[in-house]
Amino acid sequence: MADSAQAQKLVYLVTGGCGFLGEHVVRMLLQQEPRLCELRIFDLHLDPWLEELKTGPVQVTAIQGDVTQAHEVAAAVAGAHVVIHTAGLVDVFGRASPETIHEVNVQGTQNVIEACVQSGTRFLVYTSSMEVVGPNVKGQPFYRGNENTPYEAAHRHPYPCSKALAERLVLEANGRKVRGGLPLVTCALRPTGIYGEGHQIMRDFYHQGLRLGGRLFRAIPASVEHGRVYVGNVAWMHVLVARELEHRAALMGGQVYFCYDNSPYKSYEDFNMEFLGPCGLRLVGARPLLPYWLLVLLAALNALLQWLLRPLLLYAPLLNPYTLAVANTTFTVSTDKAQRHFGYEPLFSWEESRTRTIRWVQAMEGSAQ
Ligand SMILES: NC(=O)c1ccc[n+]([C@@H]2O[C@H](COP(=O)([O-])OP(=O)(O)OC[C@H]3O[C@@H](n4cnc5c(N)ncnc54)[C@H](O)[C@@H]3O)[C@@H](O)[C@H]2O)c1
Ligand SMILES: C[C@@H](CO)CCC[C@@H](C)[C@H]1CC[C@H]2[C@@H]3[C@H](O)C=C4C[C@@H](O)CC[C@]4(C)[C@H]3CC[C@]12C
Repeated sequence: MADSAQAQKLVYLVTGGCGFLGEHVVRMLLQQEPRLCELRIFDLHLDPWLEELKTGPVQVTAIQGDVTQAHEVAAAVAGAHVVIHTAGLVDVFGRASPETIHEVNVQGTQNVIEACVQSGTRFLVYTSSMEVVGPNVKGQPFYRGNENTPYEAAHRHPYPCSKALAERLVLEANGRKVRGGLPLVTCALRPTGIYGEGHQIMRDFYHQGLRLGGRLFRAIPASVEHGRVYVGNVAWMHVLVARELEHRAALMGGQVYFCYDNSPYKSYEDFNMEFLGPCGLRLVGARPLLPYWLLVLLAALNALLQWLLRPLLLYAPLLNPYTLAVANTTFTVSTDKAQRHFGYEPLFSWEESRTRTIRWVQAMEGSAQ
C-alpha cells in the first residue's frame, strides 16, 4: 500500500462520515493522510458541509446509504483500500427499538465485513466503545484500567450488547481471506465518552443550563470518575491505525485499543463544567442535591413514562436507569497500548482540546456569555 507507485492512490471509505465522530475523522484524513486520492463518505443522511470538501485535491464522494442494506454497502466498499466503520446507532435513551439497534450495529457491521471480503478490501478499522467492557450490570468500577484489566463485561442494554457483538465480529474476521487471497486485517478502537465540537449531549446540557437560569444541579458524586477523550484525538487515532495496519498487521490485526488522551479524570458533570463554566453556567452543590434513591426512582419513573407514552409520542429524557448507572459508576482508562503498537501520541493537548470545545459552546446560538 505504501510503495511509491501507490503514493496518492489510496481510496478510503468512512461509514457514518456525517456523524459527530465521523466528521472529525473525515476532516482529519483530508489533513493528515497525504496518500489519499479518494475519500468516500457513506451515511444515512448527507450533510451540506460535505460540499465544501469537494473543492480540494482529494476526490470526495458522498454516498447516501444504509449499512443494513448489504448491496448498498458492497457498492460503496468496492475498490476501497481501507474502511473506517464508524456508523452506528448510538442510543442509550430508548429512542430506537432494541431490534433496530441490533440491525444497524451488528448486521450493519457484518455487511461491512462481507463487503470487504467480497471486494478484496484488506484493512478495516471499527469504532467500538468503552461500553463493550463496561460499566457492567453490576455497577463495578473500572478504575484506570487497560485493555488487559480483568473485568466482567456483562450487559443487558441493547446498545452495549450490540457494540460487543459487532466488535467480536470484526475481531473474528481478522485473517479471513479476501478476494484475491490476501488476509483481511482488522482492529477495533474503544473510545470512552467522546467530547468536543459537535457533541450533542454537551449541547443538551448547555441548553438545559440556560433554561434553568444559568445553573445545573449536581446529581452524581464528584468522586465518581468518568473517562473522556477529545474527538480530535479519537479521529487522529483512527487515521493512524488505518495507516499503520498494513505495516504492522501481525502486531495490530485482531487487536483492541482504548482511545485516550490527557483529558483529566473527573466526574461526568465536573468534566462538562470545564467547558460550560467558561460559558456562563454554574454547577450547584458540592454534593448531589438529591439522594441517590430518589434519582433511581425518578429514572424508573422516566422509563415507565416512556413505555406508557410510546403509542402517542417519544419521551426520551437524559435520565433513565441505564444512563444513571453509567454516570454513577467509575470507568476510566490508563493505557499506553496505542503508543506502543503504532506510535500514537495525542495530537491535541488537554488545553487545546478544552479551548476548542469552549469556543464551540460559545459559538452556539443563545450563548450565556
Ligand atoms: N459519542 C461517544 O461518546 C462514543 C463513544 C464511544 C464510541 N462511540 C461510537 O462512535 C461511533 C460514532 O458515534 P457518534 O457519537 O459520532 O454518533 P453519531 O450518531 O453522531 O454518528 C453516527 C453516524 O452514523 C450514521 N448512521 C446511523 N445509522 C446508519 C445506517 N443505518 N447506515 C448508515 N449510516 C448510519 C448516522 O447518520 C450518523 O451520521 C458509533 O459507532 C459509536 O458507537 C461513540
Ligand atoms: C444523571 C444525569 C445528571 O446530570 C447525568 C446523565 C449523563 C448521561 C446521559 C451520560 C453519562 C455517561 C454518558 C455515556 C458515556 O460517556 C459513554 C458512552 C459510550 C458511547 O459509546 C455512547 C455514549 C455513552 C453511552 C454516553 C451516553 C450519555 C451518558 C450515559
